[in-house]
Amino acid sequence: MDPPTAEYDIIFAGGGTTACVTAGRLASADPSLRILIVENGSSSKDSPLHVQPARWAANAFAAAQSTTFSFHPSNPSAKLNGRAPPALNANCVGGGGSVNAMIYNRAPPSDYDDWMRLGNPGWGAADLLPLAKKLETYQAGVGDSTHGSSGPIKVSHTGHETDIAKAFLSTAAGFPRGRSFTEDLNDFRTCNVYGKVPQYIDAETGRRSDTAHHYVYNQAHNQNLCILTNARVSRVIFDDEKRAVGIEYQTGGKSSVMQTARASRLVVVSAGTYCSPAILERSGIGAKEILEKHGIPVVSDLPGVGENYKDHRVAFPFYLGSENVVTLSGWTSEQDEDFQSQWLRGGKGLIATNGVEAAIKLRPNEKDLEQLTSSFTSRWETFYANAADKPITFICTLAGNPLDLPHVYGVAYFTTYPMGTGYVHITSADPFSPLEIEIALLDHDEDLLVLRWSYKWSRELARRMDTYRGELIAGHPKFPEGSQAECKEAKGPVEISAAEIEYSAADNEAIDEYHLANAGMPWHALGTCAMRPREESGVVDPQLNVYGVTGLKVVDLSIAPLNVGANTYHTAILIGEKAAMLIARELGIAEV
Ligand SMILES: Cc1cc2nc3c(=O)[nH]c(=O)nc-3n(C[C@H](O)[C@H](O)[C@H](O)COP(=O)(O)OP(=O)(O)OC[C@H]3O[C@@H](n4cnc5c(N)ncnc54)[C@H](O)[C@@H]3O)c2cc1C
Repeated sequence: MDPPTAEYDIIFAGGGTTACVTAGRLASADPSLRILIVENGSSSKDSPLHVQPARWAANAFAAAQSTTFSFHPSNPSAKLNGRAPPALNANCVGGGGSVNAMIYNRAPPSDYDDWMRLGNPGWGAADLLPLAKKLETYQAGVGDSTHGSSGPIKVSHTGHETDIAKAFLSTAAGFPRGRSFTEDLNDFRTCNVYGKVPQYIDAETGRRSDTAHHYVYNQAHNQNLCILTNARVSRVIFDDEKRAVGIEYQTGGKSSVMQTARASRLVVVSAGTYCSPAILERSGIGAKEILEKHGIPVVSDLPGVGENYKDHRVAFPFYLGSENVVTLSGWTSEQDEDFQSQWLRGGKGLIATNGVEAAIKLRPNEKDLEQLTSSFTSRWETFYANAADKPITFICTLAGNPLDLPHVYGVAYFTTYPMGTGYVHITSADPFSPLEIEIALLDHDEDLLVLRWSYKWSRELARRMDTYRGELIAGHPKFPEGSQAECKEAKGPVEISAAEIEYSAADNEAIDEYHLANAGMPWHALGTCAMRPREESGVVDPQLNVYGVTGLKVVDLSIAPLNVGANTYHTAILIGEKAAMLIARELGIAEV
C-alpha cells in the first residue's frame, strides 16, 4: 500500500478516524479508484499499544511523551488564572479511533435533527440511523432495532468487568435517586438511566475495534489504496478555475523538500478539528484578514474557517479503594504476564477492557435544578427542557488513575453542551508553526455550575460504593477545614441512607476553584469547518463541499455545526459513512 505514483483519483489530507471510513468504503466499492491517504503520524497496524484496550489510558495520560499525539498550546486564560490547557489530537493512522478510550456512546437523535434544521437536509437522525446500523456489529447483549449486526466495527461488553463498575452499578441500584436502569444506554431514545457502557472492542478477540483496521488495513490486497505515513500536508493546490487538483506535503520535517501529489477527481481534507481549518487557511480558504496577515493569497473568503470550536468539559476526581480492588493501576498492569497471557489466549481479562464500564447520562430533576440555581434556569429552559434525550452531564467509572497509585480510581464526569465556544487559526503559512487556539473553557458561569453539580452528584454515589475508602485529597477540591465536605481517608463507605453532604458557599467556591484549576477537554473537539449556510459562517455545504471552490470536501468532526451530547467517535464514523455515500453518488459508484 505504498504510494506508487504521484497521480490519484482521490487524496485524503489526514488519515484519521473519518478518513479511514470514507476511503475504505470507496476503495471496497470500486477497487479501481486510486486513493491516497496522507497521514502525519505512523502506522498503528497490529501494534499492541493500539490494539490492546487497557493500554489506551497509559498512552493518553502520558500524551506529551507519546508520538501518537500532537500537542497544541492554547491561549492562557485569565478566567483560569493564566492556565492554558493544551489541546491535543491523535497522530497516527486511524487518528482518535486508534488511541481513544473506546467508550461507545451514541449522541442523542435530537442533536442530528438540530444539525438538519440549520439547513442541512439529509443529516437528521432518521437519515443517519441506517448508517449507525451499517457501521457496527453489536455484541453487547440484547440490541434493539437501532443496532447493527454485520458492520465492520464491533461493540461489546468485553471479557472483563472491573470491581469499580460492579460497585457503581450495585450502589446505584440501592441509591437510584429517581433514576432506573437500562440494558442499552444507546438505543437512541434513553436518557437519565444507569447502565453498563459498551466498548469498541471485539468480544471474540479482545482487540480494539477501530476504523484503521476494519476499513483500511483489511484491504492490503488493493494496490490502489495507498497510505503515506509521516507525511505532513501543507496545503491544497488549485487550478485557475479554483478547482482542487492536489496537495503539497513534506515527509522529512520542516526543512525537507515540499512534494506534490495530484488528484484528478477530489481532494478531501480530513485532518481533524484542529488541523483541517489550518490546512484550509494555508490553502487560501478562510477569513480574508487572517490570510492577508500571513501573506497567503485568498482563494475563498470564508470567515467561518477555524471558528465555532467546541468540546466538552471534563474532571476526574479520584477515590481511594479497598485493598482487594483490582484496577488498571498506574495503567501498567497490561505489562503483567498473567494478564498478557489471558489476553493472548482468548482476548479476555483486564487487558480486554478500557476500565470505563458503567455510567449514567444525567438530566436534572426539580430538586437538582434548585441545586443548579436560578443562574442556570435560562440555559435549561432555552436548550434542554424540551429535548428529553439531551443529558447535561455524563458520569462514569474510571478503573485506574494516571499517578501509578494502587487501588485508586475515578468517578469522572464530562459536561455535554458547554456554552464556551473558541477558535483555531494558523499563526503563519508554515505547516510546522504552532496554531493559535482559544478554548473558552469556562468563560460561562453556566458551564461552571454544571461541573459543580456533577461533582456533588458523582461524589454522593462514589462514597456509597463498597470499594470506597475515602477521597484522594490531591484529586479533589480543597474544602475549608472543618467543612462537612472535607476530603479524607475512610474505613468504608457511608450508609446508603446517609444524609447527603451539605455544601456551604465556601465549599461551592472551593469546587469552582478546583474546576478552574483542573477541568479540561475530554478530547471531543469539533466544529471548526462547520456545515452551515455560507452566510451563517458556514465552511461546507450539506454535501461537504467547501464554499467558493470545487473538487474539495472536508470530512471529519470539524464539519459538525453544533455540539453532540456524547463522546464523539460514533459521530465521526457516521460522518465518514455519510461522506462515502455522498462521494460515491457524485462519482457514479452504485453502492458503498
Ligand atoms: C485520548 C482520546 C480518547 C478519546 N476517547 C473517546 C471515547 O472513549 N469514545 C469516543 O466516542 N470518542 C473518544 N475520543 C474522541 C474520538 O476518538 C475523536 O473525536 C475522533 O476520533 C475524531 O475523528 P476525526 O476523524 O475528526 O479526527 P482524527 O481521528 O483526529 O484524525 C485526524 C488525523 O489527521 C492527521 N493530521 C493532522 N494534520 C495533518 C497534516 N497536516 N497532514 C497529514 N495528516 C494530518 C492526524 O494525525 C490524525 O490522524 C477520544 C479521543 C482521544 C484523543
